[in-house]
Amino acid sequence: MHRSDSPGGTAVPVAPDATSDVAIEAKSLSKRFGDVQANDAVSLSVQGGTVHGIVGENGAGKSTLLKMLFGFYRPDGGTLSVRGRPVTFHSPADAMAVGVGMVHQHFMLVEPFTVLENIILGVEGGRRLDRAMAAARENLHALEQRFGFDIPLDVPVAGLPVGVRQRAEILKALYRGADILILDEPTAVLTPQESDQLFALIRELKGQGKTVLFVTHKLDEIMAVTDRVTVMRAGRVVADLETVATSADALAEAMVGTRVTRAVVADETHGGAVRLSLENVSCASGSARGLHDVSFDLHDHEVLGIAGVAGNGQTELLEVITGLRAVDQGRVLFSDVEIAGPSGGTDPVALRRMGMAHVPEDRLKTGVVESMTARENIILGYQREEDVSAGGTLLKRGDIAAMADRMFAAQDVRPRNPGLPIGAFSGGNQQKIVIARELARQPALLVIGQPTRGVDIGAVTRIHDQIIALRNAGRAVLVVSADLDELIAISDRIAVMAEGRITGILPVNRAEEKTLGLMMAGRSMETAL
Ligand SMILES: Nc1ncnc2c1ncn2[C@@H]1O[C@H](COP(=O)(O)OP(=O)(O)OP(=O)(O)O)[C@@H](O)[C@H]1O
Repeated sequence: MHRSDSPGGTAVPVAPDATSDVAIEAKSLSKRFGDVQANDAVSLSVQGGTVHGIVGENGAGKSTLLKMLFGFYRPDGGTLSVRGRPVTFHSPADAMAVGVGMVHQHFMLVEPFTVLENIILGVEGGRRLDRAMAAARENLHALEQRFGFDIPLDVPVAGLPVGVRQRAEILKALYRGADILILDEPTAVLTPQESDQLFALIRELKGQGKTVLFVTHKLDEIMAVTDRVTVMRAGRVVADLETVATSADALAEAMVGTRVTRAVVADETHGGAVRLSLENVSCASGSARGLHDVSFDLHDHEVLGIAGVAGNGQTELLEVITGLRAVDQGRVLFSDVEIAGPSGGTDPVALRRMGMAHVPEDRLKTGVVESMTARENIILGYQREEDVSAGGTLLKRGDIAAMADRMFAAQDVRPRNPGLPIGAFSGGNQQKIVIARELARQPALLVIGQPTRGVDIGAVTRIHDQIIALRNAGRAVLVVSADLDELIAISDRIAVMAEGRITGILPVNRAEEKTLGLMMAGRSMETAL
């Protein structure tokens, strides 16, 4: 059998019985960045036609391993083989040439181009473009039929939801002949529904002999779709198990070395004075839905969770509250002061001064400046405050360094070196740094989007503990999350959004997942309960 879905690259023979073969094997791979041994003699063997999961704490070395398997990084030592043949990858093109494809955490698609243009980009060969396009379209339709895809090929990528973009990336890898598909935290950016669709596709790929290797922090996902799982800790493989022979609890323990337990529970106090109030707020939002007539109060000593399928107004809600988006109708009050209304609003710097902290949903876009060090990033937005600068101009470098050391210890950021550029930290560790910055000043109101996206279970517990501790200290917290389990774990009340409106607000003891799911689909609270 030969790969038939490769458009032009070298056809690589696939072993007749793919399920009994090792698709990709790493032996003793090592990779060091400065002082950090990101991978230390890592060995991994992935059977053909199986789904293999990789789990581990933030910074354990998972992304580094995947990037070596895909030719993005050259290992310092160790060997790699694909279907039993030794390979040395000098670039991702070498990996693709032997049927290894990868979908990164941050998609690599060119936004103004259509899906079709993105897919053929770089592989058109010497043919005339119109013929290449027509041939590609035919090939893609065949692939779509075979694997049950349904992607609009002629729509610019910029207008597509995240889940569809991800499927476009997978289709692109398949079109380029991938037999072994590597996915780096594929569900981190997906809604629960999109994750289910992805798992259906992964099962389909496996059913047709493809091999899938993926990283996740969600152990339920490992239990649901993988055949085998490898656990990494501090750059090494600490366990390699058949999924049926393990459990989510056992994996959690293997990852962190000790059992993960919650330290902080919400006290019995229910709410205090109104800290934040939205009164009939509406705003338009380009092609997105915007907000329609949104009203609620958030009290001191309360965590209000906002649930909803991504794209139903949650992002606009965060922006309106934090001074990043104008309000067309209605008004927003913070500590009894009007901070947004049709006649204008308070800017984010002034809001910080008033005691509002903001952890944005997309930390890379708006939470950090990648080229700056972690130490510089922890004063971003606060650089004129007295504790970090004299007279708002001269930075107090010694105090900032001490503050950074304290924050790194409190959040267990690894590596423990605030002098590194923020881009040198793994995704989960970047999130810990942003959260440390925003919590450092004990804000009166914390507004936080996707608090634990991409962070490992140890850090999830720590972040949840900190949110509840802030609430127990009498502060108000607004949390937007795509993860219902998370909202149920930390909220006092949960508001559900659908199509830019609030469909209902429930106390957490009445907020069952099924009820929330129905309300997220637009059902009113009365009919959903
Ligand atoms: N380009 C780089 N430069 C410097 N250090 C790096 C670089 N890439 C990774 N590291 C370091 O190597 C270690 C492993 O990082 P890696 O991204 O592989 O972890 P991870 O397990 O994927 O983490 P996460 O779950 O948070 O994404 C970390 O300590 C990280 O700071």
